Amino acid sequence: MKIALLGYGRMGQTIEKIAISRGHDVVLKIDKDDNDYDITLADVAIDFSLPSAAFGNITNCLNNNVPVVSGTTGWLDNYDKAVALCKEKNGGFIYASNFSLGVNIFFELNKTLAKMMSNLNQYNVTMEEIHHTKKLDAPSGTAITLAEGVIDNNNNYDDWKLDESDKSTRIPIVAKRIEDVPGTHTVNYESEVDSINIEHVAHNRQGFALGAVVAAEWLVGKAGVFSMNDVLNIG
Ligand SMILES: NC(=O)C1=CN([C@@H]2O[C@H](COP(=O)(O)OP(=O)(O)OC[C@H]3O[C@@H](n4cnc5c(N)ncnc54)[C@H](OP(=O)(O)O)[C@@H]3O)[C@@H](O)[C@H]2O)C=CC1
Ligand SMILES: O=C(O)C1=N[C@H](C(=O)O)C[C@H](O)C1
Repeated sequence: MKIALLGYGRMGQTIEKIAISRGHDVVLKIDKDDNDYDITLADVAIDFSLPSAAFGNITNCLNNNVPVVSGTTGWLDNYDKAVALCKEKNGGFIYASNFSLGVNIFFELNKTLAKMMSNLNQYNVTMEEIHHTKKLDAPSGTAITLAEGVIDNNNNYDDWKLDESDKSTRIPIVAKRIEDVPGTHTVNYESEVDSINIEHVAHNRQGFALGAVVAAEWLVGKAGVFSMNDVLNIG
């Protein structure tokens, strides 16, 4: 498969190694200053760029009939427009806030726990995410997906908020930035008598990168807007 990497930073470079090890060719490596390139050289594009760049990259792919996998976080105000364009062009598109197998299992565990806690008002949920100091967005896309998983499955919550919550129905998410941490997410249920925590700790970026390449392999030849649950057949 010929792959275009839209964003050749920490993730783009990790994805390149995994893509080559799986027999693919990386035909384009695009960064900020690379404005003039032919995306149709690729069978599929993988976008791990910047919140400000992702929507333009995705639009360019869909307008040129190149299926696109995006892992960039912090651009979701434009997600519905990307979905509409994908449908109009009969293209292929997958966004995931987290492509690792472990986090996608963790997302399902979080939803199940949220359902179990729905009638147990003595527990209050909070979330914490820890990432490296270069991360541009907060809270992380993964923390937002976890919060949405609780909101959709637990009657006690209807929104989330970064830092302190001003309302008992809004899940507080604390975002910490510590040198070199690839990504740690914790969901905590606290009562007067005990605590229940579930946690996912990424040891490096390889799980994210492998998931993105697997998603790209799966997407080629398909039309529609998909999620990692479709790729992994879970959920
Ligand atoms: N969904 C998931 O599983 C994961 C998602 N992420 C997300 O992926 C994104 C990238 O993360 P990471 O690799 O760590 O970030 P980096 O900052 O290391 O890489 C981003 C790259 O994008 C480049 N870039 C800037 N503008 C454009 C543009 N218009 N088109 C293409 N590339 C551009 C930057 O180039 P330059 O340096 O020249 O500006 C940089 O090389 C983030 O949003 C992060 O949250 C990260 C890990 C996993
Ligand atoms: O920026 C990162 O590094 C990561 N971003 C994603 C997010 O915002 O959830 C996924 C992962 O946690 C690493």
